[in-house]
Amino acid sequence: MLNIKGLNQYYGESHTLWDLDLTVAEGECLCVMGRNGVGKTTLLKAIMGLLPVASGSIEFQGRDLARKPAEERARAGIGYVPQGREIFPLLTVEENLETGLQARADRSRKIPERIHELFPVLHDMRHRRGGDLSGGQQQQLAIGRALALDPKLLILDEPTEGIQPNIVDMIARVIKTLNREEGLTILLVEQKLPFTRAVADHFAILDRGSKVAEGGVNELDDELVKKYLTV
Ligand SMILES: Nc1ncnc2c1ncn2[C@@H]1O[C@H](COP(=O)(O)OP(=O)(O)OP(=O)(O)O)[C@@H](O)[C@H]1O
Repeated sequence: MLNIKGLNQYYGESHTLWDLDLTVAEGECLCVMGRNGVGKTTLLKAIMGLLPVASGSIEFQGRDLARKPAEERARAGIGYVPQGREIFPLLTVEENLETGLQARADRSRKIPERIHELFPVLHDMRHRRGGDLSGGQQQQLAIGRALALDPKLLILDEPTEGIQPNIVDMIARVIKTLNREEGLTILLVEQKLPFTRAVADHFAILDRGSKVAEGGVNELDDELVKKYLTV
């Protein structure tokens, strides 16, 4: 479904992603891991078109999007939950969800009922401003907004960062339901091992902008964890 080949990215003179190859198969949940600063967020932003790349291809459903604008990538069916959530603090919950509708291929202007079934708090708080929500509620809103475009691929950047444990469990359940029962393909960046083991079926580890390991989550052993993930 998503096929990245030979991706190179620079911040000025600083070479951040090095000849990166990554494949996300249809229906899988792939977790990208690695220590702070290895390039995980940069990779997701490059996929979304929020950062230019120097070379390489980003093929999504057979179409190279590497030089297409961000809007076109969203319209192709890629939903994105950014690190830090980036919800609009002055817009209401409902208005935040509506911003996700803009990239829908079918141009529907109605927030899908499914989002409120998955996250009832977003219905209860629909007239409240985004900025008044707790961190966990904002994370649910950010996921809901990404789902509003009816994505074929959902990308999440550290969805558990700064979130209380009961909401982390709930987000894990939602990701599993979307992936395993509804067949949504998922690519996420996550540092918390128990969360990764609970939701993902495959992993890829980055180190200094290169992919250094990949496999099924059951192959994520202590040696890899010690070498590439513990600080
Ligand atoms: N806007 C920027 N300008 C210059 N350098 C940047 C910029 N954003 C990130 N970097 C650098 O690029 C490297 C990769 O950063 P990135 O945020 O992709 O890493 P990460 O693996 O997502 O880390 P974290 O887990 O801390 O979010 C780091 O060395 C970072 O300092």
